[in-house]
Amino acid sequence: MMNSNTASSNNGRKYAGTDRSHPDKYERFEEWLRENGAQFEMLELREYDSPKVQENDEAEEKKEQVTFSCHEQDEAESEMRGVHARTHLPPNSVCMAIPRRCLITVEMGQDTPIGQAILRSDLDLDAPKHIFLMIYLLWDRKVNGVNSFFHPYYEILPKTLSNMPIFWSQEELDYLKGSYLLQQIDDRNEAIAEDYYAICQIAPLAKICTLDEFKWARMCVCSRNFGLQIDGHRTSALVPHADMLNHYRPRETKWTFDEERQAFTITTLQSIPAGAQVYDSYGQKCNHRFLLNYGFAVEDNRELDGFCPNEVPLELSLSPDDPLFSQKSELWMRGEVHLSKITTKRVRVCVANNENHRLLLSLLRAMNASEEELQSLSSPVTSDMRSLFVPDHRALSPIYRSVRDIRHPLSLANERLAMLTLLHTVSSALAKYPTSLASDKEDLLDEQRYPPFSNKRHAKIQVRGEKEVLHHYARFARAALDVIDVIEQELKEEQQRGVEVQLGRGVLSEDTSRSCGYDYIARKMEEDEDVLHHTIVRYCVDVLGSLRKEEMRSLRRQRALPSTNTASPASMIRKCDPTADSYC
Ligand SMILES: C[S@@+](CC[C@H](N)C(=O)[O-])C[C@H]1O[C@@H](n2cnc3c(N)ncnc32)[C@H](O)[C@@H]1O
Repeated sequence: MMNSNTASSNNGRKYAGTDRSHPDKYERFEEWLRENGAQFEMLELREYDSPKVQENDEAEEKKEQVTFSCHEQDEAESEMRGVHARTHLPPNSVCMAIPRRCLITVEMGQDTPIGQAILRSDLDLDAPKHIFLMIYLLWDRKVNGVNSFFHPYYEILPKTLSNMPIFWSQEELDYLKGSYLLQQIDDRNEAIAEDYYAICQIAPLAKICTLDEFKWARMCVCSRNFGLQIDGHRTSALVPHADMLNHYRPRETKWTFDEERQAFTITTLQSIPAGAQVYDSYGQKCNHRFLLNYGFAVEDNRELDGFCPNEVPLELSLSPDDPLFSQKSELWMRGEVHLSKITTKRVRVCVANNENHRLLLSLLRAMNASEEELQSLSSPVTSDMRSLFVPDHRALSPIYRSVRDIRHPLSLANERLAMLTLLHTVSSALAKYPTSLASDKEDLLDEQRYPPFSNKRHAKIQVRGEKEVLHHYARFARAALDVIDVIEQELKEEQQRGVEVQLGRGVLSEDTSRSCGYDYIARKMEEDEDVLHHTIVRYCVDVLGSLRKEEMRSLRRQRALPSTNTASPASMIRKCDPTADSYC
């Protein structure tokens, strides 16, 4: 128990003593919590070894610059801690309760002089949600130092956050070569600096922290805050001890602010054996968000149902020299604020994310549409085409709804061009990486060179995930192009059949079961579920199948018309530039 001589009391808060002879900072921290009514007797904090990767001098130098401590520099210490069960935890047990007085909330940051100045200003900050927690942390540490009520908490906060990519050395950033994350790291660094200098203009922020300390606070808050409802009011808070739980999915615990207890609580959702680590789920996220905001990437970022939330942004461009530029950009912007000069658009693609998947297809179709197709968008939709707009059972977000409602310039020829553009886009993205997906997978088997929890390993996991998504879309486009080839061959044969009929040479029977025919291929695709991802199968069967049906029907209608009809069925089969096939 803590020596009562070293504790003082204010507003019910018990202040921890600052006696440096006290055993260790973790004990001081736990005592402080207990003195203030926290309950966590079924849990214990553990410190793990830091990953050992050989780093060059430059990396070491960089890390020293960002070390942030409220007093003297401790020796290099592990920043990787976790919470373990002391005893067996049955399901539905409240294993942690942290009283309200131990929480740092947004409102506390707003009450500081700098918080007040920010509230009075009209600054448009990059992190408006986090800024007041950051300000409280920085202000309290500077102004109250070791006398702060929260001092025992500050002592256990990680000092360098050297796993956060914004603090990586150039050597570490090089592990991400080719990744879009590099741009996001630059953007994040820039946005933090902009916030810092903007606040410096309206308040004495420079008196309480340097830019590096401000960055440290941003990442500390970003990786440790909880979004809560307190007194019916949405807020964010830093919750000592609860922020020591590491991430794991599927979730094994849940947390809330319990109004009755006036405490933040963590409850088990399942039984957790004695000694096991107690995890919290930080949500279903793409690895780039885990890495950028928390400084780690999940090895196998896959949900129980097999869904993988990893995503990659694809950048598509419209040429301003395209004579159809304005109609196409109009299509791109449908359902959104109109921007007249839009030339590029980014869509985040994730394997089997239906919303972005449809958005991607709609952008690709608009990019490649012919004048006729763009004009035909005002004509009525046929029943077959209507089926292409039917949504699946997922809840629809507004963007998805707007994509679904948009009429697409749909034709087999346009699908071919869309798939060629897709293949070209993903091939260009893949070409930016210095290593292949196969070699990344092999590298990750080597735990000597890529030690668990090291920045080097996390970077590798991130780029591997990006390439997996890109390869999925390459497979998608290739499979679709193969199927389009088969359909176009069948349409040609159907057209030939029409010519034969008109010449009175009899009708060749249609053999739908032949091994290279569309029906056979579609059936095989549906049967061999594991060979191609279901989104690829659905596209080839539903979208391409409907287009095939529509174009076949149209050819037959043409055939039934009197011979004075001048519209050639062949005009429907607009072949694309054969040189573009080199992408395949
Ligand atoms: C809320 S804190 C958890 C406590 C933290 N381990 C500590 O020692 O202070 C979040 C940080 O823990 C680490 N972390 C959490 N889950 C992780 C995981 N699954 N793999 C690797 N690091 C993880 C990351 O550094 C992250 O920024």
